[in-house]
Amino acid sequence: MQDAKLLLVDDDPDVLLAARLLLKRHVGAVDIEKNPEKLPFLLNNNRYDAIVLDMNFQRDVSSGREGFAWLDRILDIDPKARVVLFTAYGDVEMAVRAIKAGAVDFVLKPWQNDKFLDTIRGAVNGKKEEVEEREDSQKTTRKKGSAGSTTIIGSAMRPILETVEQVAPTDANVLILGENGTGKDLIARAIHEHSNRRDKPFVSVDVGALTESLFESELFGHVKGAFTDARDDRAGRFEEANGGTIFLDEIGNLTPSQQARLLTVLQQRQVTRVGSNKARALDVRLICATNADLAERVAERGFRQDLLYRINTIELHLPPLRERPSDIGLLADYFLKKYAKQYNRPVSGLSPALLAEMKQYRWPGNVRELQHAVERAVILARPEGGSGTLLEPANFVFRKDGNAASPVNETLQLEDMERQLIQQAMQKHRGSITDVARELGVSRQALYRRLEKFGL
Ligand SMILES: Nc1ncnc2c1ncn2[C@@H]1O[C@H](COP(=O)(O)OP(=O)(O)OP(=O)(O)O)[C@@H](O)[C@H]1O
Repeated sequence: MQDAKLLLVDDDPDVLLAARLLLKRHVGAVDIEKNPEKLPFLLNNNRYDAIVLDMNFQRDVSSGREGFAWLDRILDIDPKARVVLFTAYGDVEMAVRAIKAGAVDFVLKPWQNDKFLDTIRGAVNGKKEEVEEREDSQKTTRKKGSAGSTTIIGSAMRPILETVEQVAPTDANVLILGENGTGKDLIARAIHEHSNRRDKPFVSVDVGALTESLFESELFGHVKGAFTDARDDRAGRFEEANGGTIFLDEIGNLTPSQQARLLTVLQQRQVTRVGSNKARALDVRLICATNADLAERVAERGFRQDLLYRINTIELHLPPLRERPSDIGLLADYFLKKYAKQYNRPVSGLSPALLAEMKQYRWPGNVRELQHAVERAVILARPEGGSGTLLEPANFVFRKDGNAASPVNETLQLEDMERQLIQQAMQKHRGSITDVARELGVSRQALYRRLEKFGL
């Protein structure tokens, strides 16, 4: 590292001095700066191989907000800058967020000298590799990857993908059912990409999140003056999707009047903007998704049967991850490679012990939870002896707060476990039925029934 140049930014002069003392023995030049306001000037007048930036400046002691703002600023000035963050308070969550925001690594204060040096070495070497890569790529024309196409992993997904390929070219309405995080959005996009509409818009709307008053204008548009905030004519999401596909997510959450409005539009195949009386013809492929049991909702009269029949010409059921244990290893491996590359971490695989634990875990958040857990473990993994590291159970936090499922305890009966899960989620979300239902991947009605059953 003797030819490298570093910049250290921290408002604590003692930290700056101690870090400089350590680094000067190994690095060619070390600049120090107390005031982050000087960053733009320093970056415009120097070429640094790495910048070590504190996350917690005195004005805003522990939230790291100021550190994130400076990180953004540095990356605006030099998108290739290699920023290593100092994070204190043992806050690894902040470190994970920082790396997602574009830092290359982090050092926890108080630091251990050898780890600090390793981190700086990694950052500086990464910079060199990047420069070499850039020079190489100037000599050769880079091959374009199949950008934008969705990768769907898992042997249990194969029959679903076969159906996707069969139904995609037809204009049949598709209803995708599955718990949160099972891949409904991914499958909806895959249907669109395999359809003849692939060059036309794919418009995704979380209808469950639309308030009663926004629902109509968002979906069907409005004309100027239709209501107080309607300052201009605006097309709705259906019109935006014309010629292509509209994906209505969380369809199970629609109120009766929203269901009625939607049904009319689907029956007539035309929309009328709020405040207008001119109907516009629609040519839209409809895909809907929900984590609710719609048949059950129909039986309870919470969802219109005629609307269900209109949207479920083809029904796809995505199984929860715990019911496809063979996919857990495949998905974990896929995300591990993806994030190891993205964050430049020398992680080569999962240890057999970790894989066994992962297969026991219930994954209430399904693939999304697995993806985030692997991403976090990769970011936090520390190389052992420089070679590729295997992730171990110790690297893995299933749910940091421990409120959701912990790995399955075989002695627990299924019902006990269900009760425990619901109790934990209720505590975590302070009794919010919507949030708990979402986390556990059940409809609100199903959650109410279980609360009653368990006397919670
Ligand atoms: N089979 C799979 N292969 C690769 N990635 C997957 C797979 N299934 C899901 N994912 C990833 O998991 C995450 C969650 O998937 P997605 O958003 O499609 O789930 P969802 O069922 O629509 O969730 P929600 O009900 O919360 O809207 C996404 O990042 C998606 O890319």
